[in-house]
Amino acid sequence: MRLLKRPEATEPAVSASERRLFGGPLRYDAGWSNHEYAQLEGRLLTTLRSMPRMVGGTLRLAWATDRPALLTVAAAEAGQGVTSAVGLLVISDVLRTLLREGSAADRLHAALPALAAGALVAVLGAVLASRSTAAAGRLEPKVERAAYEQYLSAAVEVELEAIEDGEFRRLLDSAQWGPPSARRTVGACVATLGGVISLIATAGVLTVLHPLLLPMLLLIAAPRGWGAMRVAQRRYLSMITWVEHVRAARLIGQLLISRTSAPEVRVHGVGRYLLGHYRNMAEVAESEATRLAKDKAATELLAATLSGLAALVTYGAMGALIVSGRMDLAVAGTAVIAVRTGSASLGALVATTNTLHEESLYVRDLERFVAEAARRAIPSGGAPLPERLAAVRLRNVDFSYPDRDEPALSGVSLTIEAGQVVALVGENGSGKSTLVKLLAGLHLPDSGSVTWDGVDVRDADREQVFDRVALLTQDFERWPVTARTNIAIGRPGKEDPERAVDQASEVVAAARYAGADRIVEKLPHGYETLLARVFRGASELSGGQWQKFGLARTRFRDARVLVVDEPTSALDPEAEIAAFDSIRGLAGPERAVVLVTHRMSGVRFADVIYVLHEGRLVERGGHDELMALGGRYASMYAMQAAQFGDEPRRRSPSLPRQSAAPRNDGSVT
Ligand SMILES: Nc1ncnc2c1ncn2[C@@H]1O[C@H](COP(=O)(O)OP(=O)(O)OP(=O)(O)O)[C@@H](O)[C@H]1O
Repeated sequence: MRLLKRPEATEPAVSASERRLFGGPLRYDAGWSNHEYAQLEGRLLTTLRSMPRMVGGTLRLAWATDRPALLTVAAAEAGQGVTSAVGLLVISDVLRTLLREGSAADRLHAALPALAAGALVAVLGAVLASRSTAAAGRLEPKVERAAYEQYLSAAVEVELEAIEDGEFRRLLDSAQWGPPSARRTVGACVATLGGVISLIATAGVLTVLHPLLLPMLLLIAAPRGWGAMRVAQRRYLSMITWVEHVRAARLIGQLLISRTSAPEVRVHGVGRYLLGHYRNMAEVAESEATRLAKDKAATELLAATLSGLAALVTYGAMGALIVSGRMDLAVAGTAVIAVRTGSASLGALVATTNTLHEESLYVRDLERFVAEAARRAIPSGGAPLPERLAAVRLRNVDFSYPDRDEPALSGVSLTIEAGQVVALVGENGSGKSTLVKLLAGLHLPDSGSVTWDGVDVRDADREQVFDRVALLTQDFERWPVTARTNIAIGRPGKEDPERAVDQASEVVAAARYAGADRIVEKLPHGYETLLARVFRGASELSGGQWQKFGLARTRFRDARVLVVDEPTSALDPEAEIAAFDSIRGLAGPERAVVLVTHRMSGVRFADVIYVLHEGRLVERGGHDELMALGGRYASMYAMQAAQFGDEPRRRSPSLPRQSAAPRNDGSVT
C-alpha cells in the first residue's frame, strides 16, 4: 500500500499577501524541507524496514544516558504483553467454567480461582504499566538533554568556515529539531514496543483458541490501521508543505511587535498594513486546516465502515462455527474480547509507528549533523606555542570564501611584532576583517602561511592560538548577562571562585580603563545590573556605552594579540579620543595591538599601517612615511581631514587608481 499520494490540493495557494510582500511563496532555506522527499517516497514496507536503523540512534543515546531506566521500560512493556495474554487465557477459562453444566453457585465457585488469578494478573499489569511510565518519564528528558548537548558541543567545535557555509547552516538548522524529537521517539518507541508485544500476545492466544481467529482479527483491524496511517501521513505532508506559509505569517507577527520596527510601525503606519496581510495569510492557512479536517473525517468514516463490514463477516463466521459445533462458546466469547482489544491495539500501533517514523526523521538529521560537525571540527592538540610572543607572520596568504569567486585576500604578507600597534586600513570590503580572522586562527589560508613564532597555525594547537588572542569585532557580542559578567566573560577561565576577589578588582580595573566605570555607577545595581532589556529589571545601554564594555572585556582578557575592529564607531568625539588613547595603552612589550578602523585620526599613532585594497596589501609604513608617499593612505587621510577643513588638502581627495606598487609577494616597497 502506498503511504501517501501527493494530492495537488496540498500545494499551498500563494496568497496575494505573500506575492506582495515576498514576491511569491516564502521558502526558508532550511534543511528540514528535505523530509518532504523522504515522505513522498515512503511506502509502508520501506518505513518498517528503515525503522530499526532510524530508532537505533535514539536507543543508543538512551542506553548511554540511563541504562537501568531503558531496561526497566523494556522489561515492564514485555511483562505487560505477557499479562494481557495470560488475562485472555484466564477469561477463556472463566467463560468455559461458567458455561458448563451444573448449578449457578457451583459454577461460580469453580470459577473463583481463575477469577482471583485474573485479578492478580490485572494488578500486575497495572504495576508494570506504572513502572514503565515512571522509567520512561525519567528517561525521556535525559535523552533530550543528551541529544541537545551533543548538538551544541558539536556546533561549538566546528571551524568558523563551516558556520559560514550555507549547506552546513542548513544542516545545523534542521538538526535543532532532533533533541525534542529524540525525546518523543523514546515515548513512541515505548508505545510501539508495548503495542507489538501485546499484539503478539493477543495473536498467540487467538491462534491457540482457534486458527481462524487471527486472520479475522487482521481483517477487522486492517482498515482502521490504514485510516490512521493515511490521516497521519496527510497531516505530515500538509505540515511540511504549509509550514513555510505559517512561518511567513509568524514573521509578520514578529515584525509587528519587535522593538526595532516599533517606530516605523507607528510613524509610517506599517502596523495596519502588515496586520491586513497577516489576516489574509492566516485565512489561507485556515482553509488548509478545514480541508485536512474534511479529509480526516472522510478517511475515518471509510475505515470504520470497512472495519464494521469485516466485523460482520467475522462474527457471522464465528456464529456458523459455533452452530456447527466447531467452536466452543467460551472460546467465541474470549475471541470477541480479544478481537476488540487486538484491533484497537493494532490501530494504535500503526499510529505510533507513524509517529516514530516522523520523529526519527528529525533525529536522523541530528545524527547527520553530528557526523558532519565531527568532520569539520577544529583539530584538537597540535604543536605548542611559546609562552612569550615575538611575532605573527603572514606569508603570501590567499583566502577565498566558499561562495565567492573573487578572493577576499590575495598574496598578503605582513608581520605583527610584540610591542607594536599595527593598523589595518582600506575601503569597505578590502579584506581587513578577513585578515584579522586568519590572524586569530578562525580561518586557515587557502595558500601561504600564518605562523605564530614560527609555528604554522595549521599545525599549531589551535586552543593555544585562541588563548593568545582577544577580539573586539564590529559586531561583538552584547551578552544578556550582568555588567560584571559582560566584562569577565572576556576570559571565562578566570572565574575561579578561589580568586573571586582578584577577579572583582580586575573587572573594576578593566572597566575603569575603558571608561565603562562611569556607566556602571549610574546602573541601578552597579556591576550586578543585568544588561538585556528583554528581561525584567534589566537595563539597556547605548551603542557607544556597549563599545566601552567591549573595550573593557578586551582589556580584561589580557591576551598577547589584541584585535580591535572599528572600536569607536559609536563613540562621541571625546570618548573616541579617550578610546584611541586606551587602545594605544594596551600595547606592551609582550603584547601587540591590531587596530582596524576607518577613523584616520586614530591610525596616526600606529607603529605600522598596512593599507589593503581589493584583498591586496598595497602600502605599508608609518603615518608620515605614507603621507609622504602620497598614495592611497594619503588620499584617504586628506579626504577625512578635508571634511573638517582643518588640514590642508595635499592633493585631490579622489583615490588614486594605482598606488604604490606591491611587490610580487604581496608586500609593498
Ligand atoms: N562570511 C563571508 N562570506 C562570504 N564573503 C564574505 C564574508 N565575509 C566577508 N566577505 C567578503 O569578503 C570581502 C572582504 O570582506 P571583509 O569583511 O574582510 O572586508 P573589510 O575590509 O573588513 O570591510 P569593512 O570595512 O566594510 O568592514 C568582501 O568582498 C566581503 O563581501
